[in-house]
Amino acid sequence: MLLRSLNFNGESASAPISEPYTPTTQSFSGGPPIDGFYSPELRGEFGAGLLDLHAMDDSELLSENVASEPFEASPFVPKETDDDEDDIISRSQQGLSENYGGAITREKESNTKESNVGKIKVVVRKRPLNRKEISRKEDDVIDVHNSQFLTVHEPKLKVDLTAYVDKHEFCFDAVLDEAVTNDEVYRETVEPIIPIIFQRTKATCFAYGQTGSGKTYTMQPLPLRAAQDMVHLLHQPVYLSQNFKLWLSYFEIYGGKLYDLLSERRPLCIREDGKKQVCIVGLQEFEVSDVRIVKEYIERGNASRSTGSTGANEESSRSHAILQLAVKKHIPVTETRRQRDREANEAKNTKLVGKLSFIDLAGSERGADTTDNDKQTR
Ligand SMILES: Nc1ncnc2c1ncn2[C@@H]1O[C@H](COP(=O)(O)OP(=O)(O)OP(=O)(O)O)[C@@H](O)[C@H]1O
Repeated sequence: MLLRSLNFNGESASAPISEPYTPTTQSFSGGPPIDGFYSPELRGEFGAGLLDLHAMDDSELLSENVASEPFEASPFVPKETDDDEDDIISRSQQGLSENYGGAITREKESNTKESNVGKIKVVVRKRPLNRKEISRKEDDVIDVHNSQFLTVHEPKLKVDLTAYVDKHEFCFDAVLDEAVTNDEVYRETVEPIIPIIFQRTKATCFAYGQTGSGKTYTMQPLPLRAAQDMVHLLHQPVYLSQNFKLWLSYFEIYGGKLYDLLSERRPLCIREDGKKQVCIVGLQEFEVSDVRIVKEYIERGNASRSTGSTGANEESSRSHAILQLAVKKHIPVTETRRQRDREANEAKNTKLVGKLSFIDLAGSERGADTTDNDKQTR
């Protein structure tokens, strides 16, 4: 899912994000042998902290049939005259509580991986003019027409220096105007996918936009709201009986390096395992059963983030921050087993069910916004 913000200068923040560099799977394909990664020594030290970032054995991307329930049909997809269509749309509008009910009774019956295609939902949020823009008497250049369409009015100059306005119409899965609250953003974007996380699925929510466009403002409240709903779901008998637990981790990618935001910015290593899955070695995960604890962890992680100052944002995120909420199934360990064995086997005794990742990308700025960047920011 992409939450994309526009600013009022008519820039759709489409400039490529140049920094920091994010390592790719390919970057490690020629890396060191993976066997040592699973050696007993390493498992002893890092066992509980091993986390695969992009893949997990028993989960899958939102498949078309699962995702079609919580999300309304995308305007980009040609409409099919399907008898069930009304039914699907009305079901999608019934809200979280019923989604939950459905999710519980409808434990993903299919192990079908037949449509293992990721479904993307693009949501645009318009932010209000900020104080600087108001004081400079800048125009509001975005018109939100309805919940899916907006127009950008781009001021331009002809070659003879006559001013004119170029209009660009855009259509998205959803458009939220400046009056919407963070809670409404949550309901439009993340809420519908919570039940699916409990059905062996992983999903990612990220914000994209230039510096100062409101990514952090939009992203920061989402994990806590999601954790609230996930904790609520964990208490449903069906998941209680299966010993499902919620785990949280939070790290950042800054200058091409990874740091654990919940472990005093301890540097982390990224590796690829024998199954070509990306793993983060040493990342601390914490089991969370209470929303207050989740809040504390998030606040602690936020305080450790790398920020700097740009022309468009005094407190600009300079890193990509990734907060993950993982649902795991715990398999009880027999009490007779020795403590040492128990610790070594901790990773084996939990099985990943699903994972929701929130990514707050570092801002990308126009040339004009880089002029008063401080040294750290650059
Ligand atoms: N929808 C909004 N309503 C009110 N204020 C907003 C909104 N969006 C952003 N802001 C304000 O605009 C400023 C910049 O927002 P924010 O830090 O979230 O931008 P950003 O895109 O994360 O920037 P960077 O990429 O530089 O980190 C903040 O002071 C924030 O409070």
